[in-house]
Amino acid sequence: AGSVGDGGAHAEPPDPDILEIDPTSRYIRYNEVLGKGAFKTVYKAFDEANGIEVAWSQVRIDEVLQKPEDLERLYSEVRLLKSLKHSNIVRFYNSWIDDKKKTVNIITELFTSGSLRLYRKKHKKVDMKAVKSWARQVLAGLIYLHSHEPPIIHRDLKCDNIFINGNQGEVKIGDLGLATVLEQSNAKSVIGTPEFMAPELYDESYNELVDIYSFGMCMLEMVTFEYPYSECRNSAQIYKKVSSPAALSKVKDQEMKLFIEKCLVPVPQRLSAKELLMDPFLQANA
Ligand SMILES: COc1ccc(OC)c2[nH]c(=O)c(CCNC(=O)c3ccccc3I)cc12
Repeated sequence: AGSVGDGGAHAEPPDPDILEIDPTSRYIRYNEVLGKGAFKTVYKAFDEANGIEVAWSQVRIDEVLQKPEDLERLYSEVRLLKSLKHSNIVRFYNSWIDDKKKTVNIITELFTSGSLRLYRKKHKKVDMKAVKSWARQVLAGLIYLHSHEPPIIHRDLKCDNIFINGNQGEVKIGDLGLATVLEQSNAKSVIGTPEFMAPELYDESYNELVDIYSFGMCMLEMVTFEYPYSECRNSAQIYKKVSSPAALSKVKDQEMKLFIEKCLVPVPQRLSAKELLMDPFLQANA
């Protein structure tokens, strides 16, 4: 390192087109583990080029990506993720494969308050006003992803990978592309988390509306504090009950319950992120 940055007053994010030659010399990873996900360990790190603190996620890839086209697909995925810029999408700065440790390293925007699930556990009581604000922000992020050509489908939206900036209350969708990265490296693993997965994801013919179903399950968890389908023990039981989780009966606010149900209906009736954002339930502030 030792190189003096551009000295500009603002921290300009790195040029998305330059695939870093050796990104490791640019980022300094601290040993402090911020948190762990199913396949990832997240550390705090420092980007010497921009002088900003970032999140460094290490994702284990069981087998090295076999075929060169897997690698090519991964790099084109990284280029796409780097180009995503929206206030409700976690910024993706850089990513590279560490062949020795068989890990994919991902540098992204840092959230020290962690995921919405952690935050919700910490702040048990919030007004419906706050929950509505979170819902509006997640939908804004989904509108941005789904309005790409072709639509960018998250496929694994859940409260673990929605992040919140505690002091501003900004909510952003994270873990983007992780599903694709994992799909490439652990070909056998079916994408997604059963408790949040839309039924049509199982039969492979699906569209971006799978994210709306998952969004509904996220809202359900936000208001009931229950991990969805907690009454089930395996994904087969979940699949049988999908679209009518027991927790729905625990939603006290009838308007919220109706709103959530709009997200869980079969695809032909399911609303888009844009239509949901215009729903009177979210237009009203109270
Ligand atoms: C389990 O994950 C955590 C636990 C605790 C955290 O902070 C206390 C985290 N903070 C973060 O900024 C992050 C963000 C990590 N970045 C991502 O998830 C991400 C975003 C976009 C694209 C790809 C990814 I791997 C995670 C985190």
